[in-house]
Amino acid sequence: MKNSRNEKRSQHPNVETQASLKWEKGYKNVEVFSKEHLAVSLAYDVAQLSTKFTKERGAFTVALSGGSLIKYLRKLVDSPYAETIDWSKWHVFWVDERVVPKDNLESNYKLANDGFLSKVPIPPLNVYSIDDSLPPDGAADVYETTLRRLVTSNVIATSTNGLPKFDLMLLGMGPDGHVASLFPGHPLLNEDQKWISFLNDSPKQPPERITFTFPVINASSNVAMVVTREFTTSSKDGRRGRALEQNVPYSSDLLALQPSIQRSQEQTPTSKDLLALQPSIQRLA
Ligand SMILES: O=C1O[C@H](COP(=O)(O)O)[C@@H](O)[C@H](O)[C@H]1O
Repeated sequence: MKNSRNEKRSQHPNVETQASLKWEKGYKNVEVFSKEHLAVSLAYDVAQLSTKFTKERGAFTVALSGGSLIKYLRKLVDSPYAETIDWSKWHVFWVDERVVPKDNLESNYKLANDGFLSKVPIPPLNVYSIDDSLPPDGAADVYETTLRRLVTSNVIATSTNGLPKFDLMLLGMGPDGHVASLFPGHPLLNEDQKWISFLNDSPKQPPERITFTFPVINASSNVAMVVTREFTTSSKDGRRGRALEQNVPYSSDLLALQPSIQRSQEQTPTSKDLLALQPSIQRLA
């Protein structure tokens, strides 16, 4: 069955060519969808990337967020993608994880497993969840060691500056503007040595988490930032004026960015771009 995005595309003779060029040439784009169309479009784009990287590299490395993102992956587990994607080539990671047992309702692994991973035949050994028996610092170290091993064995590609280069990173954005577990104003925003860091003081529960750092997020080949929510900051509290003075997009600007930004290395946003998407951040860029 064709999805509505494909139906729309089929009305335009060159559109499939354009769609594949999109991933070849690299671009940075904002697309706005209804929530239903977002799931359809996201599945289409993820499937395209899966095909491209599986063909080029023999592997497809995807880093997932938790939160609302997972429900927008729902079309990927349906026909035609359930049958056409080569799931055996997928390697799945988490851009951030709450340091809780894997069966805890707060676990990003549990969320992804229940809503997505358990429904597709990705080899269990290709699913890299955290060691939930360790405290945050240990879990972060072990996760970074795992990434380093996979970079060495070329399962994960490497950027020119030696960072892991994930084929696709799927980011959400919290109500305060956080991405991964990088929260506005938190010192971890400045971490530029570690690939994976940890925090014990997340403003959002639970407090103990590990997270990819900005250099790793920015090194990835493609990022889809899936933003579908309202933000807690509002024009009533006067922050909009301050945000505009600082050239920082505010919540209403972010709403206009719904829901996906895709890009590749040729137009790589820097951490400054991502920081600019965090509405209430107080930081000298
Ligand atoms: O705590 C987290 O929140 C963000 C955003 O989640 P959402 O439910 O507001 O979309 C998520 O991206 C992150 O992975 C998660 O740990």
